[in-house]
Amino acid sequence: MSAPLIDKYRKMASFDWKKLKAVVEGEEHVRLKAEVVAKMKSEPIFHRDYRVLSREEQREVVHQRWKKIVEWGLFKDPYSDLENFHALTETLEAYDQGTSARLFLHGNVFGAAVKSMGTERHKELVEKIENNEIVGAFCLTEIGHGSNTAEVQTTATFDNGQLVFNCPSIGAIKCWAGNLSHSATHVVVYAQLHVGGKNEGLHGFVIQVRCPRTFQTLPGITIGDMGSKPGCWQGVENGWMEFKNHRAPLSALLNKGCDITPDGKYVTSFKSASEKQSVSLGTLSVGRLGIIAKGMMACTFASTIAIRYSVARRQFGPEKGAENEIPVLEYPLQQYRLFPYLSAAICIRIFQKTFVEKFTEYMMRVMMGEKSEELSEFSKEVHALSSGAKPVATWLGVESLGEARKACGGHGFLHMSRLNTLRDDNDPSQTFEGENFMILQQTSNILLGKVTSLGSINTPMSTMSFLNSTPSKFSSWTSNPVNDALSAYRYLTYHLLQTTSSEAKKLKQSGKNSFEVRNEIQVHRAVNLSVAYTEHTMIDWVQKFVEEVEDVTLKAVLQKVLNLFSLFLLERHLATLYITGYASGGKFGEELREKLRRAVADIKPESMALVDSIAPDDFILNSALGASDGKAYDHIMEEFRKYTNEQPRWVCDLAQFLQKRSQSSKL
Ligand SMILES: Cc1cc2nc3c(=O)[nH]c(=O)nc-3n(C[C@H](O)[C@H](O)[C@H](O)COP(=O)(O)OP(=O)(O)OC[C@H]3O[C@@H](n4cnc5c(N)ncnc54)[C@H](O)[C@@H]3O)c2cc1C
Repeated sequence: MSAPLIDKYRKMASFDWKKLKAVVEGEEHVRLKAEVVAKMKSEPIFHRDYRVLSREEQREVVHQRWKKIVEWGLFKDPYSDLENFHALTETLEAYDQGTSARLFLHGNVFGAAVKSMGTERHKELVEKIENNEIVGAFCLTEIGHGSNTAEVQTTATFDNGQLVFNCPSIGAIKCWAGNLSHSATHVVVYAQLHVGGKNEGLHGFVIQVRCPRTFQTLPGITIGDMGSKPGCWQGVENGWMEFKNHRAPLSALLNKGCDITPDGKYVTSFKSASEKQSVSLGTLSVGRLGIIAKGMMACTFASTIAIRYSVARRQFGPEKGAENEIPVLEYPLQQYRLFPYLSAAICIRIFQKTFVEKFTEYMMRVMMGEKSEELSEFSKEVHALSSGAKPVATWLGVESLGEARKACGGHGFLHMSRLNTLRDDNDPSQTFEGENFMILQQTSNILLGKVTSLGSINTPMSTMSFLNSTPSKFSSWTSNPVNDALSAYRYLTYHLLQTTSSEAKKLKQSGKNSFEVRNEIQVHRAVNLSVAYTEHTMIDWVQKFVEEVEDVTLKAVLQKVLNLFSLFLLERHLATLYITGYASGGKFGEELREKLRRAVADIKPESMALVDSIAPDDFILNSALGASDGKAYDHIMEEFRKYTNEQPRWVCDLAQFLQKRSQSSKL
C-alpha cells in the first residue's frame, strides 16, 4: 500500500518551499549543496543501503570516501572560500558524520591547532596538512581527564635539546582522539611542559607518531583502538596512546607566545597562566560554533522523517472502517510533539548562520592583528554565546530524534528509519568540544562578571545590552507572541542574573571559597541563566532576520515558525517565570499554553512544505520512512523482501530440537 497523501498536504501550504529555502539558506548555498550531492551520487563509494556494517567495514568505507573527497579537491580553507566550505560541510555532516569527522579532525581540529599555536617553524608541516600528505589527530583528553584540561598528566620534558614524552600513570594515557587508531601519522598533543625541573603548565605540541609508509608507530609510542561505539562513531578511529620516553625534536613545541632557548630556558610573552591557557585552548571555541549546526541537522532529520511518515501512517478515525482512518499527523498531540522541532530546525539554522557571519568578522579582525579592548570584549561575547548555544542546540537535536522515533511508533525503531542511528550519531555532540553542563558555566561566569557594570553594558554583538534596564513584569499579551516571549526572556535572564549573583555573595559571606560558591550556584540558577540568555539571543536574531524578509508570504510563514519556536522554548521556563515573580495567578500560564497550541495548529497547513524546504535530498536522508515520495510502506516492504528467503544455518538445529522435544513428550 502506498501513501499518496503527501501531495495533498503539500498543496495546503501558503508559500513556495523553494523560495523559502533560498531565503533561509541563500541561493548560492543551495546550488553548491546540490552540486556536492550530484558528485556523491555519481560515485559508487557513496551509495549505501540499510545494512549494518561491521566496525572494520565501516572504517574502510569512511577511508575510501575520505580519499574521494580529497581527490575532488573540494575541501578548502574555510576563510578562503567560506560558501564552498559551508556547503560541503553541511552535505557531509548530513550524509555521514563519520566521514565528516575524518576530514574535520584532520583539517579543522588538528590543522587549526597547528596553525593557531604554531609559528614559521611549522610552515612546512602546515603545507603538508593542507596537501593531505599526512593525517592528523587531536589528543587532549586522557583516561583520567577530559573537562579539566588544565590537569592533564602527560609530560613533555626538555632534555638535551629534545622533548621527552611520558604518561606517568594509566590516567595520563591519551584517549578518544579520532583518526588515531590506524590512520594518524601526526598528532597535536597536550602535555605539561617541564623545563629545568619546573612545570611550565599545559602546552600544545605537534609530533609524528607513525611512519607514513609502514604505518608502524615510532619508538616510545603505543597506540590502540577504543573498541565499538554506537552509530557512525563505529567508523571513527577513536584511539588511545601511551608514551614511554618518546623523544621528539624541540620544534614539536607549538611556540606561539612561548619557547625554549637552545640553552634550556623557558621564555614566554604571556602575561599570566590563564592567558597562556586561553590561547592554547582557543581553537576549541571555534568548534562549538560548528556543533550548533549538528543540533540544527538533528532537528532537520527528526522532523523530516517523522512528519512525512505521520502523513503516510493512518490510525483510527471518526468512524469504523480502515477507509475512515486518518493520518496520525491530524492528531493535535502528534503535531505538538513534532512541529516545535520543525521550527527549531529553521530557527537554529538562521541563528547559526547569523552567528557565523559575526564570528567571521571577528576572526578577520584577529587575523589582521588587531589588539583592542573592543576586540577582547568581542572574544568574550563570542565565547559566552557559543558556550550557551552549543548545549541548547545539541540538547534540542538529540531530544528531537528521540521524540521523532517514538512519534513513528514501531516502524520508527527499524534501522531503515535511521532515527535511532541518527540519535546515536548526535549523542556525543552533547559531550565533545566541551561537555554541555561544563561550558554553560563559562557563559554564566561571563554574565556574572557583568553585574558590576549593569547600566553601561556595551558589547559588540549587543547580546547583553537588555540587561542595562530593569525589565517589567507581565501585564498582558499583545498581538505579537515573539515580542511577548522576548519580554519574558528579558525579565527571566535579568532576574536569574540577580538571584545567582546575590546567592554567590551570600555564600561568600558565609565563608565558602570561590570553588564552593561556583558549584553551589549552578542548580536552578547559573545553568538556567545561561540557557535563558542564549535562547533570548536566538529568538532575537531570528526575529531580526524575519523583519528583513521582503516577500510578504515568506515573511508570514517564517513568523509562524518563530512564534512556535519562541513559545515552545518559553513554556519550558514557566515555573521559573512564576518563581521569579514575572506573573502571578494562572492566567499567564494558561494563555501561554493556549498560544502555544494555536502556534502548533497554525503550522499544520504549512508543515509539509516547510519540511520540503529543509529536507536533505533523499540520497542524503536515506530513510525508508522519510522519503520525499511519501511511500513509506513501499520502501519498508522493498527492504523487508530482501530478507524473506534467508534461512540461517541454525534453523536445521531448531528443527531437530523440536523433533527431539516431540519424541520425548510421547515417551
Ligand atoms: C565521540 C567522541 C569523540 C571525541 N573526540 C575527541 C578527540 O578527537 N580528541 C580529544 O582530545 N577528545 C575527544 N573526545 C573527548 C571529549 O572531548 C571529552 O569526553 C569531553 O571533553 C568530556 O570530558 P570527560 O569525558 O572527561 O567528562 P567529565 O569531565 O568526566 O564529565 C563527567 C560528568 O561530570 C560532570 N562534571 C565534571 N566536572 C564538573 C563540575 N565542575 N561541575 C559540575 N559537573 C561536572 C560533567 O558535566 C559530566 O556530566 C571525544 C569524545 C567523544 C564521546
